[in-house]
Amino acid sequence: MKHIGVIGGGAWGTALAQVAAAGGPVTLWAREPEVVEGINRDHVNDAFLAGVPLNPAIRATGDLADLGACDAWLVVTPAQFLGRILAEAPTDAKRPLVLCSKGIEAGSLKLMSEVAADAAPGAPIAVVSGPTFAHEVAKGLPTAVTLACEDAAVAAKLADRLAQPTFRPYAADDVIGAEVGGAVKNVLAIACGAVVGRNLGENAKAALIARGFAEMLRFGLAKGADAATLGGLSGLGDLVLTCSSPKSRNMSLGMGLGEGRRAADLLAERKTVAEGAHTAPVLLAAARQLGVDMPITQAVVDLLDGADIDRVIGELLNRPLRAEAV
Ligand SMILES: NC(=O)c1ccc[n+]([C@@H]2O[C@H](COP(=O)([O-])OP(=O)(O)OC[C@H]3O[C@@H](n4cnc5c(N)ncnc54)[C@H](O)[C@@H]3O)[C@@H](O)[C@H]2O)c1
Ligand SMILES: O=P(O)(O)OC[C@H](O)CO
Repeated sequence: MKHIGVIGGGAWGTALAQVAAAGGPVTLWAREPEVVEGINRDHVNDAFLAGVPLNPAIRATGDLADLGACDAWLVVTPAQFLGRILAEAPTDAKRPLVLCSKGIEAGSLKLMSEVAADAAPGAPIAVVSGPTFAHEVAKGLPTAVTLACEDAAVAAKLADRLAQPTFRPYAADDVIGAEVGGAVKNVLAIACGAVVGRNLGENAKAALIARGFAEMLRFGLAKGADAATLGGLSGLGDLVLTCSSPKSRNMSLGMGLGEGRRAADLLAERKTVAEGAHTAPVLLAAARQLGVDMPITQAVVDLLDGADIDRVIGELLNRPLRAEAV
């Protein structure tokens, strides 16, 4: 496994290209011609990853057909576009697709692995997910991720190809667990941001993270995930990161909501993706279908729909008392 294709030239696709380029050839597909030109000519992605010099060996293209000779593809589009872009990508049933987007598809309620299986029938599917702010990874600051694939040999080959001294993949076989963690933590980070933006204090933030993790567990277990995966890098690890810093697009969106600003205005100001805003209503619909109670997710959906912040907080705190068990 030598030549890596990266599908998506946002912050995370570019950061992953930087990681992969340290170990061999990389071709990155980006939607925006200016991103392709910036990477090829100046070795920067000013649109989505400003301030990080990129490895000059990364070759960018605007034509998905140029990724046809790659040995594996990292798929890093926003979750809602993954199916459409994969349908046009030169994938086949032999070479792995490594899904790096975090979300659930609207309408179908499918996880990214289910969307990818429809678009590329038979292709080995892996997931890379964990605490990974793109800027930090691209600058070579250390982190560790879950690399999940049902085929242990494929997971080991991918881990070998992507591992770097500051990027440490841990192999796993629980694809669903790795996906659920990444999708759900974005929604919980919006809730956490709202707590911070409303100045509700550190205790409230910690309580929200713990009860949010209970929601992640409930939903994940109902989807067939392993609890150990949800308690690992792609679940709890990423939840802690994303609820810790306004560098998170999801947490900063929540902070704006906590300050009483309208979701529509906050989202209109952004060029970058806050996946939790797209995932929240889809996650709630998927949870209802499974009969899983997700009050924090419900609160995020209400806030995104324009509900009054103090009313939403009051409703969350005044639900009937219950046992702590998941
Ligand atoms: N940025 C991070 O730190 C980070 C880390 C881990 C995972 N992720 C995940 O990676 C995925 C991509 O996020 P990102 O941060 O790289 O994106 P980004 O916010 O940096 O960039 C936005 C991306 O959306 C694409 N886009 C916009 N409109 C589109 C359309 N109509 N069709 C197709 N693509 C369109 C742009 O081309 C660009 O690649 C998300 O699921 C995100 O949750 C991001
Ligand atoms: O900036 P966010 O909230 O999209 O989070 C980025 C990554 O998912 C963190 O692992």
